[in-house]
Amino acid sequence: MLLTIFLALVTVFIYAIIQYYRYVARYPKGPTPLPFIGNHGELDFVRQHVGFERLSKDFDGICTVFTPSPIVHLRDFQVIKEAFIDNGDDYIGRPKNRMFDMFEFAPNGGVINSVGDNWREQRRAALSILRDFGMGKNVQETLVQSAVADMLEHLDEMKDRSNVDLHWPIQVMVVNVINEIMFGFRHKYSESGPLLKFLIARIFGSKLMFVGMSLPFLVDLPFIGWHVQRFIIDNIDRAMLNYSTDDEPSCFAQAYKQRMLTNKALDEPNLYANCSDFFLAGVETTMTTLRWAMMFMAKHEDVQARLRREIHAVVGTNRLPSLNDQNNMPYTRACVLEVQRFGNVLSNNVYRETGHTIPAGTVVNADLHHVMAHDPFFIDPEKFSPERYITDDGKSLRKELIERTIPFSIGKRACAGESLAKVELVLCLAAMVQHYRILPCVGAEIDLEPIALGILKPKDQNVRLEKAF
Ligand code: HEM
Repeated sequence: MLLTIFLALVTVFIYAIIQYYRYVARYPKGPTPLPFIGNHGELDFVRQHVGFERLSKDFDGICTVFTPSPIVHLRDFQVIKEAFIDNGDDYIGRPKNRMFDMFEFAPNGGVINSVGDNWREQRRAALSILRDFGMGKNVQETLVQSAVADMLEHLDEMKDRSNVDLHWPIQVMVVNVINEIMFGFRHKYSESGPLLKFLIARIFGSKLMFVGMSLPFLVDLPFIGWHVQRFIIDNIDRAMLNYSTDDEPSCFAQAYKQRMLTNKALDEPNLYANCSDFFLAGVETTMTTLRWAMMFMAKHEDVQARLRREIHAVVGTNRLPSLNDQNNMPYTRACVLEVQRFGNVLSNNVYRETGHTIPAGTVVNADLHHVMAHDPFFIDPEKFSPERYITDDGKSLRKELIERTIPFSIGKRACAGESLAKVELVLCLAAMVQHYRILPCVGAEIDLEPIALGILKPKDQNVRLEKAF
């Protein structure tokens, strides 16, 4: 009897194993997973891009990692392009991740995590409103310049600049840009209390986020997303104070409210979800990239000196750099590209969900880290070298490298704030280097090893600022 039970169990076990590897065979090849746990034992939960890199190294172009559910990694630029651009419509889904529900005000609401018709409608409406407010154009250039000017004024007022934490001034600058666009007002450095209480940085920078992803029921705990939602609600309430839809809107929230009168797809929960999405997506990424920029400048004083020579020659010191100046500043543009390539803040992109070529519903990830850190077009990719982008005549940028520098991802679902972020990055970096020499504190060395938790961030470390003119 015991023998029969044992043989039956062994048979069921062998059958289950065969079924499991049949299921595995439906996906593109990758490191062999173990039943039930997949490749879990070999993942690196903190430095995810390092774990994926190690697991995928023997598989060119495309590879599946089981976590334990399958994630198909697109690792080669041409493969990503073929999927996200040539077959764009097959890759516009997003897998459901309950952790992100805490930022949403409606099921399938907003832009980042929504899918289907609502995603299309919300993205179209949001981008159209942002274009009306000059996204990527001169109106926003003026706004960014003035937020940068506030930041410089704040730094200028410091009595001692030998040990400065740039994290906070950069955060206020970046928050002020997006805050003014979304809600029509900005924070003063001296009165930034609500920002201090706002927990995005802590949520994105904390292991709690990853605990939440693994244990999604935590999202239902009332206090988890409350701070984020409260912050957005308070800001929208302030934007709507005394606003009537007969008035000309002066910010995103008011414009969205006005469009709700004529577009049925726009409603109150999606207004909140959109404001939450654009605020969250726009702050942490841009701020972290600028923090990396400051660290790279402090570490590579030769790069910084060359950058300053170009800025002082083209812009001088009496006004702030503008977007038009870029035409005459190839090295500045090269520095921004190299900061984004090397900093690689969203190394794992935001996961997509596929339609056909791979089984429907599979999670797909464009491995931005692999392209920007290992594509053979980047010679000596582990070196921080803006020079790589400059053509031999020193005047223009190398198109084939720009094409492969994809921190915003590509295709129909690529970053919706790319043009704004680019304005912020170039104007803030150029203005900082124009005004200050950014140096390590006396006796300290800049440590470029990232803290990797979803977003690759630099370690908190202070710098010494010296006036540059
Ligand atoms: C340096 C700064 C930034 C980086 C590196 C970045 C990167 C990204 C990436 C990689 C994605 C995922 C794209 C995909 O699914 O393939 C994304 C999505 C998105 N980003 Fe950004 N982003 C930045 C700044 C911004 C800013 C300033 C805003 C808002 C004004 C913004 C708004 C969004 C939105 C709304 C989405 C979701 C798009 C969708 O699902 O349709 N981002 N971003």
